[in-house]
Amino acid sequence: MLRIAVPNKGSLSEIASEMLTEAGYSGRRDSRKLVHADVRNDVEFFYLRPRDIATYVGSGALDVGITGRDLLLDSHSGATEISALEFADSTFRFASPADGDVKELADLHGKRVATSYPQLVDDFLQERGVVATLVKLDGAVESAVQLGVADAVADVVSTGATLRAAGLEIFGPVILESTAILIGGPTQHPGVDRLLRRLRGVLVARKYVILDYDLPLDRLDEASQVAGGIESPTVSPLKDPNWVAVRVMVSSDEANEVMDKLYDLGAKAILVTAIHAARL
Ligand SMILES: Nc1ncnc2c1ncn2[C@@H]1O[C@H](COP(=O)(O)OP(=O)(O)OP(=O)(O)O)[C@@H](O)[C@H]1O
Ligand SMILES: O=P(O)(O)OC[C@H]1O[C@H](OP(=O)(O)OP(=O)(O)O)[C@H](O)[C@@H]1O
Ligand SMILES: [Mg+2]
Repeated sequence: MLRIAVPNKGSLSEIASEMLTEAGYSGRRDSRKLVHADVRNDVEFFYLRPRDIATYVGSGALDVGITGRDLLLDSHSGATEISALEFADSTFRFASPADGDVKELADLHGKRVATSYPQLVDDFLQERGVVATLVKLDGAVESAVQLGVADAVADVVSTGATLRAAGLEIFGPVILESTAILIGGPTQHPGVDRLLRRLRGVLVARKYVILDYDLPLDRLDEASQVAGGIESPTVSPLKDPNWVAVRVMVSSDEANEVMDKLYDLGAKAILVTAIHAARL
């Protein structure tokens, strides 16, 4: 049985559980349950704090887990990234008061930096030869400067709204581009490939739609230039020999633009359908 660590709280938990459901796994029904076996799919889910997941996977106690890249690097657990999962994107940045004297990385020399990710920040500063004092906080790090326990912070930034509300401004280089990831441990369980294929299927299903349309046969080459599909478009005959029916996968972001172009080429009855699951 493949043993999978899933975040039980925070920014990752809801989407991670949704992805697993879309990938065909059964999840826990009671949010107080910490373990759930999906016997049919031969997997067992362990609902854990996002910060602890790399520790369990790195030690080999669990086979794989869903966590954040920032949490993995901060853990020094020996777990490794298997694949990005394309949600919970953020950057990890330094920030300081807009009107203060800490404006660039070198200004951090001898200063206090508050963070919930001390290992990640320490590694970054050491590599660049900056000696600062790290102040470890559990969360709400943005308040540390105002409350006088630090001169700057290093934290997760998504929209930047939390920083702005605390009167802070980003400075210095990007510490890390983070995202939700699947991580693995010292030995690769044979069931990991199937899990990964299913999760990638969910990502494809979210990213693409199916376009169906009717087209005059003599415009087929031009239409294939507009939307070529994964391999090549599926083309079926219509009763009228001058027309064909075409089916193609396109990126959902581009669907409307592609529909406009196909319409201009003379396509009719252009339909968009969502994909529920996929294996490419
Ligand atoms: N606002 C956000 N946007 C995108 N990703 C985020 C955001 N906040 C946190 N994350 C990411 O989510 C992961 C877990 O962080 P999260 O804040 O959910 O955990 P936590 O701080 O331990 O929990 P909590 O905030 O509930 O106490 C990290 O990888 C982090 O980068
Ligand atoms: O750039 P923003 O869109 O404002 O998001 C970033 C904020 O989100 C997270 O906070 P969270 O809600 O997890 O609280 P925490 O700081 O207590 O972990 C993170 O720690 C930042 O504070
Ligand atoms: Mg948080």
